[in-house]
Amino acid sequence: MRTSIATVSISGEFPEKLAAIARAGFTGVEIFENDFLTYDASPREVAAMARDHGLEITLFQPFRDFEGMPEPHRARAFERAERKFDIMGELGTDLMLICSNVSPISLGGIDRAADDFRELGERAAKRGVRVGYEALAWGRHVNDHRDAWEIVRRADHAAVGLILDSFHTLSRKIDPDTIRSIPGDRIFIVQLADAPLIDMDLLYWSRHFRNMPGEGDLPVVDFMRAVAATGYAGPLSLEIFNDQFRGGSARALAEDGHRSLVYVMDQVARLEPDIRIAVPPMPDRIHAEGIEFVEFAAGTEEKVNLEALLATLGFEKTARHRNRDVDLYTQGGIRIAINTDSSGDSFAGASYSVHGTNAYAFGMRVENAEAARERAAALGAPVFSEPRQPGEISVPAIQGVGNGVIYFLDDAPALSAIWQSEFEPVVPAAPRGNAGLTRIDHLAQTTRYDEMLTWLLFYTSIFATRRTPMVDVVDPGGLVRSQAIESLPDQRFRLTMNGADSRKTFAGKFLAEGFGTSIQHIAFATDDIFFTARALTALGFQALPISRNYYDDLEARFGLEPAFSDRLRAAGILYDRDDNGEYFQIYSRTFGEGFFFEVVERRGAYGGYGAMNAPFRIAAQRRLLRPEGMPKR
Ligand SMILES: O=C(O)c1ccc(O)c(O)c1
Ligand SMILES: [Mg+2]
Repeated sequence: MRTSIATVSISGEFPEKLAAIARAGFTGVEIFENDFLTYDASPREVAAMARDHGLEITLFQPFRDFEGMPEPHRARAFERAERKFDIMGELGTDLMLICSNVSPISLGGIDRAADDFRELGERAAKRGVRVGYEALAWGRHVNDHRDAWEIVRRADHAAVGLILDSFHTLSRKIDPDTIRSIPGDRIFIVQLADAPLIDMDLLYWSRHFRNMPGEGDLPVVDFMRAVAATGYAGPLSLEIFNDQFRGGSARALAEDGHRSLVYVMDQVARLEPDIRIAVPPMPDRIHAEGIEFVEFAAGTEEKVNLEALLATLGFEKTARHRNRDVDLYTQGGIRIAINTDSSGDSFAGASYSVHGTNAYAFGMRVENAEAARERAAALGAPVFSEPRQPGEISVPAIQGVGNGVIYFLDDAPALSAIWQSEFEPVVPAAPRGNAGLTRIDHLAQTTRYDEMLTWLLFYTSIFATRRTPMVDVVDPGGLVRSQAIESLPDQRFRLTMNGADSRKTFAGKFLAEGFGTSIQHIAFATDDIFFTARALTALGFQALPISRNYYDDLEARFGLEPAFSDRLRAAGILYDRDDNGEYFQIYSRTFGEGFFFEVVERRGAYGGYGAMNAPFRIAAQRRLLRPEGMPKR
């Protein structure tokens, strides 16, 4: 599979871009003319730099306002093209992109444009180069790939071909299946980009909001299926204009880009088995069946506090690791591990020294743990392992958000034995009764807003999941954007990603003070929130105090019976409802630098996460954060 990316797609100076592109695994690069005009190097030097990185220059672009010009502009356009052919010779690339004319003085007419291209094809062939024609979605006369193809067809010259760009086709809602009838060898290169669905001017949308395939809402897979069906076997090139990416990390963007191409092509290859593009084989998207455990790295003093908090949530210490300083706390189907191993060579110890006490790892239940690791690795996720002692089980794992670890567990005896073989049961001194918590409903991970797309792509490309629409959560310190990832078809795995822009928000503060640790809260499920609320009180649990205003508003919003809202208020329960069911939430107070637990009950098929309640939760958490001496309530 030949992969390429336009230099405009990522941040940095020219050398940094090329290094990041090569490092991420691309085989080629599109040179965007402006990128190298503003960089002080000759085309030959740029060619040498690309060669040094092992990168083929797949395309030189863009050449604007060529076809259908009246004289004398027409003659000048040909002269300009000849000058660009000189540069191409020095760059060592044989393909130039010509985008459809946007000039108000350009004359329409399919045959006029075809005649211009035939003549240009003649000139290009003499120079040993080729030209490809791309319909810009906002082109003056040509803004549809079908018209561009008709012009290329009528130009009827071997050095003139078509360039397809998913954004231009899909932004105009042109049926991508119209591509299927184009001969694959007449398509000179394919550019891919996705974008979030926003109703705005096409040019503005294209120049500022494109993102990597799989990060947006356009049917890029359908587009690419149609391209694959033509027999096209050339490079797949990303061309992403995005304001946020221009200031992002070149390395991370290049990695996301490469992952997005591999992910798209994996889907395409499964749906179009006859394609001529060689797609790396890997297991299909992994069904995430739930969260088997969460592990904290902790210092010995904080462990005491965390243990105490877990005890008020009804957890009992039930086992201890045979070789390591790891204790296991359980309730229902939930396992929480606390790792205080501070030896220099343990990852938990290293995580503690960087982030302080934090939930640095979780275990995901899957059908085949080895397949999960294999797919993740094929998509560029870092595989994780650490030295094991004799007799310890090596659990397949990768690293994800905030360098945290994701372990994969399945039912095969080799892995499922881990809790029995590595842990020694501990008999609780005096069993105190649990709180009815059954499983982990979801994890909430916090990240910087500009990393959100990275991590959404990470999860959705490796696992069979969907993204819910993004919601804005208003924090007095700024906006936090939140989006959930849910396993298909059954939502047994749920995770919310929260993107914080500012360290003044509660989430941003957690991120800053935890030096980038990601799991900010763990939500446990109960089947009976009122039973759980009573049990928690008996266990000495202190719920996050929620303002009276909240309950008054709730009553009005949903038309609740006063007796019912009184029950909610007395127990510190938050409430939400959608068309399919109801949602009940209890929050703990915060632990450390903004970590907390949540207990939820979903009734019926409620699908959300109580986003309406988040501002009230944040306000309550902030009140508790006020420095000593300030009024707390
Ligand atoms: O926005 C543009 O002008 C532009 C230029 C070249 C392209 O390939 C493209 O897709 C858009
Ligand atoms: Mg393009």
